[in-house]
Amino acid sequence: MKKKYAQVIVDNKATSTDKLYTYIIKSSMLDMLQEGMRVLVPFGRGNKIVKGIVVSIEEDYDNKYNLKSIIDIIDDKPLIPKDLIELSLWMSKEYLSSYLSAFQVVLPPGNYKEVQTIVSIKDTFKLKHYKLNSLEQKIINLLKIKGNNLKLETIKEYIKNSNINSAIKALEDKGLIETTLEIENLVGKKYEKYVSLENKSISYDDMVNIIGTRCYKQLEIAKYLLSLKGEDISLKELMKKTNSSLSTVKALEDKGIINIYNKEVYRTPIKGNIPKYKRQLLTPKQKKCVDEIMNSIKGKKEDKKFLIHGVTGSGKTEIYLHLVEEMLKFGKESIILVPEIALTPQTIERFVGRFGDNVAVLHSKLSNGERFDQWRKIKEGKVKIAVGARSAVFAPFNNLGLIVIDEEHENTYKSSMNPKYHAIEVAEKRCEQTGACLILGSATPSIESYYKAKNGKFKLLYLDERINSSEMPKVNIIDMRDELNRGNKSIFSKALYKAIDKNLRDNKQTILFLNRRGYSTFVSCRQCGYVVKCNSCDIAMTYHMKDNKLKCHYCGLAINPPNICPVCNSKYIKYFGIGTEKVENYTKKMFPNAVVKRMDMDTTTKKGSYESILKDMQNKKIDILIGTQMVAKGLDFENVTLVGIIAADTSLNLPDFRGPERTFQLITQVAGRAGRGDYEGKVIVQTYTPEHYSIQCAKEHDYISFYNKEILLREEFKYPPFVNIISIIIYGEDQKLVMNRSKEVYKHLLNEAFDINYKDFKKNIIGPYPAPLEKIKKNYRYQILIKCKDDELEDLKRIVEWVCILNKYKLDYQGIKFNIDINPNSIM
Ligand SMILES: Nc1ncnc2c1ncn2[C@@H]1O[C@H](COP(=O)(O)OP(=O)(O)OP(=O)(O)O)[C@@H](O)[C@H]1O
Ligand SMILES: [Zn+2]
Ligand SMILES: [Zn+2]
Repeated sequence: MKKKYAQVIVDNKATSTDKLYTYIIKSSMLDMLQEGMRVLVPFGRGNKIVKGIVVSIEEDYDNKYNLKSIIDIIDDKPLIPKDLIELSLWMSKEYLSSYLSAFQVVLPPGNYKEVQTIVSIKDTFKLKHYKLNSLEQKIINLLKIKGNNLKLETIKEYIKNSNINSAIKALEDKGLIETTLEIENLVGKKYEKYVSLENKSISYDDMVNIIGTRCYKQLEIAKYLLSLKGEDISLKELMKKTNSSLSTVKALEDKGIINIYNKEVYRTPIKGNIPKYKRQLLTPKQKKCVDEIMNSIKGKKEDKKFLIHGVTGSGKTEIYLHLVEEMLKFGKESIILVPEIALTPQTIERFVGRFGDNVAVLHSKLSNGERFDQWRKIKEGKVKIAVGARSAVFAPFNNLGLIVIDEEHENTYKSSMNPKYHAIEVAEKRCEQTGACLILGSATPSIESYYKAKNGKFKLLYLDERINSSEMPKVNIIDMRDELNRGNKSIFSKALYKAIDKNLRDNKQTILFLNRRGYSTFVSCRQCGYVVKCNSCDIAMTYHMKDNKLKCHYCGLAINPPNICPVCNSKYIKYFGIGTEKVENYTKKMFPNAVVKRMDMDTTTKKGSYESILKDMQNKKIDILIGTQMVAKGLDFENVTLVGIIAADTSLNLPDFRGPERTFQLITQVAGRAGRGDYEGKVIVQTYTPEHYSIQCAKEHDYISFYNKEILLREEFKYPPFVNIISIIIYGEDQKLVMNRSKEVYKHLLNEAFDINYKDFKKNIIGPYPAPLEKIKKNYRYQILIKCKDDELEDLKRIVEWVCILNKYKLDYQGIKFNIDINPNSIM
């Protein structure tokens, strides 16, 4: 037989070994081995046996000299489908990450090295009627003797035969056994006793013959089981439903009518009962949107990428739900991405409330056991819908039809860990590979996505009205400088105070938004100007009143607030700036009869606390809800008629080119929480820069004008989408070393860029300079930014890889590290 070769990623962390290794596939393995399976291979000089993943199988290989062979195949089925293998290979190139970290995100959660295939007998009845060959019979016997649910590894230990894998596959194809995945060391699977009919096609008369006419109770149970039409039922439920005792059920087992077995129950991250979410009849505008998308899907057109720009409350979620339903009709699977599960419980509830058991939920707060179970449900085809945060884009479906990215403008879609991927880009790639349809949705699309839509890369669909044509809320801008001049130094402008007061009297709910948690945002000496900063981060520390501590929001360090200035010994220590905690205290003081609750990272650390606040909000037990971004997203409460934005400028003043965009998005999104029901909504925005276009456009709910202004500035100052940015942060504990190495890196980048004739390289390779966040967690940070056009990006990435990662110039990188990000969220 012809020889074949496998490219393998071996499990070895050293960066010097981060490449694909080629192994010979022995002829006995040729039939079995597939891409995505794990194998055992000899590695290194000592031929240590290590695990690896096969990423491709080649007919031929140029350099056959000295190749080693694969020792054994671990899995009976691929751990990941082929398109995900390709996707990881693409990611490692696209985002300059190692193979290992690129694969980490597509492999099963937890430690993929410990994934085990578990083999169990599926159908004892059928088994009696099959002629098995001797190897198959041996396996079945072993399962019977050693107990069901055996590790494939264990079977291989007992029965030494190189054809085990194919025998297992043959038994599975016949429907006699079943294999599932499990992670060793993880809290074990949960089992429950289940009951099935021995012979699923048995008739009632046959049953009576076996059971005997006088065993009424047993007959009743038998009848009930027949009514389930072949479906199994948990023992507990059966006893409850038929009001019978364990001994009666056991009697049926003894007579060979039923089979009592252990069934795995999946750990579920969805707590409590989620109410059914009723299917809505689409409005004409929603229907037009769904039709257009479905037509293009059926038409097998190339352009299956859409951007739905729909104002807040226009019913985008219902459109997603209908599209998922259409997919189910075709037997296709859907992935729904949401910014952060914990922040968008209403969206999850709607999907689970509509599709129930057909939904897997994936997010970062799951326990390892829960996460693995959700992953396995997807992998084993038990569900057709996955809802989750960023990483759910890698859900291992085999027949993907749709990826939806809700609130596509959110920055949580970009990973800050390796591989530093953007979920939109990955989703685009995955849709191209699988032919699935991509839907992005937002009331405030990111400038990049809207630009792509305008240039025909996405098809733009527009929903300009709220459901039931309820009005967009009226937005009032309050100039806080005027308030100061009039002698009002408090947190609330006069207008906001009055509006809250009126809203309380009208029995309506209010949301107050401020994008900063804590009490005071910095603490300073009035005598000498000293500001208390974190020792490790060189960033002003925030005062938290509840535990009377100064905290660093970057590294979490907490210290006692000083009584006297450590520099000049003066006693005049003053607390400046406002955070949500202060707003809460102040609001309680001003409106002592109102029920005031705060929702931010500090009040929602306990499990379930977030949900309980939302529930109280839903049940109108809260009058005023104060919060950070957490109150800005996706919340849909009909009784909220007033939204107050305490300080709209906080995001505007950041040294980052996305400042105006973030400001516009935040105001529009928070404002969108008001007046979603039958009552008119009102929004009050407090600001020191009322004339700024991002605030003015948000006031008019005018995304288009905002986009038109912003896109001109992006072009003028060379920012995305007109250029790509490669950010290189060089960091380490020794400031001087970091500075010097940065200069060397910069010099080599320049030389390389010159060699490839990169235009304007001196102007477009910027730095090195201290990063805007100069010191974080004891590390000094220097930054180099590279700006380049789309068609230059590949070349420049290779240069960066050459100089920084592969270190082809053999610079001394001891004591420094790199953080390389292609098109980062922010350049701080
Ligand atoms: N066709 C429909 N008929 C009746 N009610 C609907 C319909 N579609 C949506 N709704 C309701 O309208 C409200 C707003 O819809 P939804 O929350 O989906 O809007 P959205 O566009 O996702 O808003 P946002 O961008 O602010 O999150 C919800 O309460 C939803 O149940
Ligand atoms: Zn001082
Ligand atoms: Zn710190």
